[in-house]
Amino acid sequence: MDAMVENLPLRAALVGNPNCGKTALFNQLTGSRQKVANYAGVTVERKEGRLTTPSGRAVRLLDLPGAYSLTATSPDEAVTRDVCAGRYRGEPAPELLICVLSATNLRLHLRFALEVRQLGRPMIVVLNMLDAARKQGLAIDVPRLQQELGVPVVTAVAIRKNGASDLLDLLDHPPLVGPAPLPGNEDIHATVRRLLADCVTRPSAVAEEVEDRLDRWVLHPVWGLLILFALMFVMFQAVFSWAQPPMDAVDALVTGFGETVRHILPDGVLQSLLVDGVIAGAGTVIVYLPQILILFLWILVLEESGYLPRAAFLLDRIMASAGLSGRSFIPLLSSFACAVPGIMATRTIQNPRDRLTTILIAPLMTCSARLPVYTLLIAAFIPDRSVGGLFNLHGLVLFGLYIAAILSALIVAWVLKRGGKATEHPLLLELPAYRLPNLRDLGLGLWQRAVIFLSRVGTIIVTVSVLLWALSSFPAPPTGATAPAIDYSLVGMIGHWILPVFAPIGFTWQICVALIPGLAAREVAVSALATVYATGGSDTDAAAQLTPILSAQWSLATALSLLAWYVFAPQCFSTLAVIRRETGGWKMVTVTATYLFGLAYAASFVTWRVALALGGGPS
Ligand SMILES: Nc1nc2c(ncn2[C@@H]2O[C@H](COP(=O)(O)OP(=O)(O)OP(=O)(O)O)[C@@H](O)[C@H]2O)c(=O)[nH]1
Ligand SMILES: [Mg+2]
Repeated sequence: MDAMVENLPLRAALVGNPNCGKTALFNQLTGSRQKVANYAGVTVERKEGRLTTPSGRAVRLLDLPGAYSLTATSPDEAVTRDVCAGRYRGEPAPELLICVLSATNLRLHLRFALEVRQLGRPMIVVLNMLDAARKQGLAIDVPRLQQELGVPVVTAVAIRKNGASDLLDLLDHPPLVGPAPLPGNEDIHATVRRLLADCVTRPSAVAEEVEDRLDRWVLHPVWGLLILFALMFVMFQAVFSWAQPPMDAVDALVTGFGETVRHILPDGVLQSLLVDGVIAGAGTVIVYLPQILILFLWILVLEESGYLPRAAFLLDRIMASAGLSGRSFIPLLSSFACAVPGIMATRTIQNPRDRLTTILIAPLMTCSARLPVYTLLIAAFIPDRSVGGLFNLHGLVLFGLYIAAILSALIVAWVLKRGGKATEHPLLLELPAYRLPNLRDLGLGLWQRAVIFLSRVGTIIVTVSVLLWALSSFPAPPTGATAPAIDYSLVGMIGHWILPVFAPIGFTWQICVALIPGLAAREVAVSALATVYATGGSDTDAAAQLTPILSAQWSLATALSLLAWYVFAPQCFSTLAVIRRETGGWKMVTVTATYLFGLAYAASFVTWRVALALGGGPS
């Protein structure tokens, strides 16, 4: 082979059914950290990485969304279909197709491999999840399979260190031509049956029995829903009770740090910038890290255990009453972390109308950035007591806020779908094997979330805090002024200027100010309040004292109204941007922003009025 060709990287692509471990393999081979989880449809876009084989050959590897067939039509599967066929824009056809199969599910996955084989392109087959197959007692005759398929076959355990070494070796000498068509004119199903009979021995079905017994409970129409409800309920209790000790610790740290800085630096602009701007702003948000991590721990465990598609299956009937199918469940659940990946996950939904409805209601799922706002207000206004000696009231209120959001989403979906006729289709979902989450993966997942959160604090939140600090410190009050200095500042002016819009729903001018930077990231509202109150000249150190300040200055009705606002919280630029990208236009962006704003305003108005009538107004 001439040297030029040797130097060009080999272009290879990972293809296969959903959930067979393509991304796990991709991460292992390229050292990337793409998302891996135990349900179908985790990867929805193509991702590229690089690797070098043992003999030094460069490979450009593509990770693709899983597909059930090369003729499928959901937006994520279309990417895979087009890349394989060399029809993807700006992407020449891969020189090598690496077809990944789960050894535990060959009946389904071999069918896809045969479909890929019919393309006649150079390909290899990776039998992944060999560990799980062994545990099930499956014995696979790999040489025989290789011979009958007529393409190289290697085994792998993508989640184990060096679990893909055979594949790496094979990439040193990949096949350069495609396989010849199989002899005879069997259809694909017959070929699969023959291959299974020739190459696979399955002794007993013991492992499956345990799963089946578990599924009889988990998928039961009544018990299953109760289990789901209990899981969610305990999650919100945990977000409060488990997080309290670490939150107190971080809180003490931030307060101590603020005080130290205040004492070290002389009174003046620099001291105020650091203490009232940076520490008050970023510090108040950092405190919520433990809660966010606990929320993600639950989500990660649910994702890895294989429970999610079962919950989707369970909720299919309920979601159907709102005009959605269980397929929308996973995108909606992801939106509890953040609406951006949630909206991207809707690419797995085939029906365009269902997909659009799901995109429109995804921002209603309470994203993790709202958690700091909820927690702050709950801690400031809801008494911390236990209910029935078992649950804490804080967790209960939080649960209620999430439920309110979910119910509103179902109602909105119902309204949106009323125009179109119900899409009748049975939900066909693959139920993955139950799996105990791997501790290392959980740790890694949490670490990634922590990095994302802290870098948001370090960038957006610090910037906004400093900006707000500047706007609220200047211009200085005129001599002889009697009101607090902040009233004369730019922030004071802006706040009072917007106030007429939000006064009817009980907001103060400080809240109005906090809503604007909240557009960039919702949790900024918390740091913005801290900065505004800190520079507003409260006597105490506002860095970590926001809770008592709010409970002293706001009425209960105002707090409840703001909570109601945040259930709908129309403001988040990144969500609107991803809606634009996924729907290809501004129309849906406008629709989403308008309807969310309308709902938020209406909900706050009603909450404020009812709370006033019940005596929750200013005393
Ligand atoms: N036991 C075992 N589990 C594996 C192996 N490879 C992957 N997994 C697990 O299988 C699940 C699916 O892995 P992914 O890499 O996300 O699968 P994928 O093929 O990329 O899935 P999609 O992106 O949805 O198409 C995850 O829970 C992995 O941890 C393996 O070799 N053995
Ligand atoms: Mg994947």
